[in-house]
Amino acid sequence: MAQPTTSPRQNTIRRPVERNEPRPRITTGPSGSKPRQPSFNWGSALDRWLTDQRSTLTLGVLLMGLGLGLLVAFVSYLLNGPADQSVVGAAFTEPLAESATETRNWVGLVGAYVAHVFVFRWFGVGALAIPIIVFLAGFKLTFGHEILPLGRTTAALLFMAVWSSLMLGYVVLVSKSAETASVWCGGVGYEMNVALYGLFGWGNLAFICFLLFFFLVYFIDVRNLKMPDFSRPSLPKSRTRNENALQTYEESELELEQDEEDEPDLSNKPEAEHAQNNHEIEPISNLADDHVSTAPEKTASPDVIAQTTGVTLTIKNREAVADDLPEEELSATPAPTFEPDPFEDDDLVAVHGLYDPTLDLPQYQYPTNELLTDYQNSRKANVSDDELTANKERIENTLRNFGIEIDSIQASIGPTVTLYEIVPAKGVRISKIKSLEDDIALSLSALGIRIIAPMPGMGTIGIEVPNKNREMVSMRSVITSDVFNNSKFDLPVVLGKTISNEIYVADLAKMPHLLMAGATGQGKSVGLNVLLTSLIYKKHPSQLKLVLVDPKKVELTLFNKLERHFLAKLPDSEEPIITDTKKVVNTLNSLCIEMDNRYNLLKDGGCRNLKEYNAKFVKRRLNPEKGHRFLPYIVLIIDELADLMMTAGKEVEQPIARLAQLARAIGIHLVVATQRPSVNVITGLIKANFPARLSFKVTSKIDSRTILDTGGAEQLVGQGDMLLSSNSDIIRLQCPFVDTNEIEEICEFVGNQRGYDDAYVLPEFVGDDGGQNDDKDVDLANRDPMFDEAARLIVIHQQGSTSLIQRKLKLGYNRAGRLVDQLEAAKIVGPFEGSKARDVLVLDLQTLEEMLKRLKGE
Ligand SMILES: Nc1ncnc2c1ncn2[C@@H]1O[C@H](COP(=O)(O)OP(=O)(O)OP(=O)(O)O)[C@@H](O)[C@H]1O
Repeated sequence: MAQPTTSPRQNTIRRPVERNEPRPRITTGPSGSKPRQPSFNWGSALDRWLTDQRSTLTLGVLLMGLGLGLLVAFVSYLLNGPADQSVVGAAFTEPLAESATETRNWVGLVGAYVAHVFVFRWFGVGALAIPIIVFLAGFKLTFGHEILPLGRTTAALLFMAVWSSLMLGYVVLVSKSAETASVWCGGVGYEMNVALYGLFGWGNLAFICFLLFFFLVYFIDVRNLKMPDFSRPSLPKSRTRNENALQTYEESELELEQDEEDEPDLSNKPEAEHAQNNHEIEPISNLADDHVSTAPEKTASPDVIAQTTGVTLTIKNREAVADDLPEEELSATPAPTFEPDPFEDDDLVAVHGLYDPTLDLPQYQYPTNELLTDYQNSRKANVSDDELTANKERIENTLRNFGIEIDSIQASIGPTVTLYEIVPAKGVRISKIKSLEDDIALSLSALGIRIIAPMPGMGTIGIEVPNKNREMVSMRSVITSDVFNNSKFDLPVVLGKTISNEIYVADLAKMPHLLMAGATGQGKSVGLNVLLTSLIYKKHPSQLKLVLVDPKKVELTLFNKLERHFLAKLPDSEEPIITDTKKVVNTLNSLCIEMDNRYNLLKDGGCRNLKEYNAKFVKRRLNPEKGHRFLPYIVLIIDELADLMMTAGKEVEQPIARLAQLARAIGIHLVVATQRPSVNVITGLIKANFPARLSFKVTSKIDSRTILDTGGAEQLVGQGDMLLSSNSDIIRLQCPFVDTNEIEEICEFVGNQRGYDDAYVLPEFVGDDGGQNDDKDVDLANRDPMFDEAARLIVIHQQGSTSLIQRKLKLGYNRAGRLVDQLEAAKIVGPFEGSKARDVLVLDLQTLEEMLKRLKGE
């Protein structure tokens, strides 16, 4: 593909590396573990039907009813056996109505017939196992949890059905009571004993007993039975209700794991494997990895699972981990304890296996690739050789006109722009080329020329020229890519394609927060949707919660459907997507409380960050009774910061800055977008705490400097063309495109599945006005005794602030707040206005004294 040139200076134009051009269309599941079917199939339709909450409820209730019906029929048959046997026998020769009236079975002729098959022909009394299994399965489908571990109970009951049939068959045979008692052992047990008796005689009994022994050895797994070890404290004998609940909870998890192994799973396999993969525990040293890389990542080391190794690693890497507890928290962090906690018992993992949070919603299916539109053939970057040569010559000529000689040019065609890399002749100053940026752009008569002088890490200068026909990077093409599928990042987000057509995946967890800017219509909303889609495709609802703030009230509404899967909200709020400024302030403060709570949990657990903490919880080394729980990542998305900063200023700025400063270690990550990257929106405080920044096209160089600390974003060409600044590197990327109807389909797919009962509830926060101002019912007849003094204070200072009252009158916050409410009701101060102090409506003391007299009725 190399383009030979005739230039005496051996200028060459080279075609881009083709490795990422149209990939073989093998679509893979989110985990990349198994190939997916490329188009609609009945299997997935059935899967979808089975995971629909309505279907599972219907099926569950049906199975429970069937189980009870069978149980009644079997018991009835065992009691009325001989009478019904003849009825069943005659049912095929005599009129049905007649047989039906004669049957003694409590579930009629059908009950008698089914019971006849299961009880008489097959397992005898052991057949009772069948209705119990059916009932348990129905219960699990209906209520989403188990009264008894389903997989193990099924295995045990089926074994007992066969074994009891054999054992009773033996007794019936040797006691020669087949005439009267064969209903108790069923046909299977009796016939097998007849066959075996001829071979082994009395040895039959030994064989049957050995079967039981064999089953118990494997079923109980005798390797886990240890002699009591008196050197370590054991769990207290009498268990509290909580402990019982905990035990049941763990058993049910263990059982669900068994289910996946034992039974054909309703959820499709790739996703199930995916869930498992998420629990591979990466060596802690991985935490210090660069947050952006498309290089193959390290895989989990099984060694880390070992409890002792885990502790060693934790300590060894104490200094190495960058995203840890801040210093002041650190000093308060107790060193990991080595005293055995009763809960820290190896046996818990040996017996119950690792804790798997995805079993909260075991049948959850990750969204499929088919939900995304296949734009494969629509738009491809198409840069002709003529265009390349023409641009190259123009660059050369322009530079020559300004007295700059070059040694060589190479071109790489990206999805949106082509990068011409220039090696200048010896002695040419780079700043000279940079200063000619506008002139070169003019001569190439294209918008969006960006000059990178020098190219980082190379002795060349880059000139990016937009392609006449640009490529649209579809969401589907990046979601199905190996880079994304095989990514082991904690919060992988696929941000687009680089200039060399490589798919760029970043780890939001390591960014650890992202500031996004872009003038209206340049692709910001699409960018946010891409980010959310990436996370939803990779994360199970138990591992990720989203807090969505949308002051514009339109952009994120589609995600409403994810309420019971991925969204988090304040306890009292109805809408999971936050649009009201006052609620935003409360939510941000609530997240600060969640952050503090999480720090406390981490300290208590002797862990330095969320990953360590969750790894420890997964290994069942943190006691849920002490408040420990699996902590999902929380991603806060704010769609328009400008609106919030205008209405609530500091009240929004401070919690955002606090979260951005401290929340990285405890798994809360912020993505904040704005149309107006001006300094009063992206303040120094916010900017300082957002090391990763992304800019779509902005309207001026000043805006570009505000967001990226350098120009360039004003030169972008729109439609998802963007610059990402992280670790002081700037990369140009083409954002993938995802349409609203694709988002709608994804949200519908997820939303229609069984979810949690409600959104993830954030801690309660009662703020400055605690939302009370809206509907407060202030009774001025019952004024606070300090009312007059507070009113005078406010009027003297002409400042309607709660903290003034608190300070000067030495009152608590709540009382001062109530006083301000009363002052508002008396029209002495105006209503709450975000960060601003309230207006004082009374201008002098004389007017105030008259008002106070009136209030007292004088
Ligand atoms: N990555 C992309 N690839 C192709 N086209 C895109 C891309 N992103 C955006 N566009 C086009 O640009 C249009 C505007 O994008 P978008 O709605 O994201 O802008 P915005 O910056 O959010 O605007 P606003 O701030 O007014 O909501 C889209 O409808 C789409 O046609």
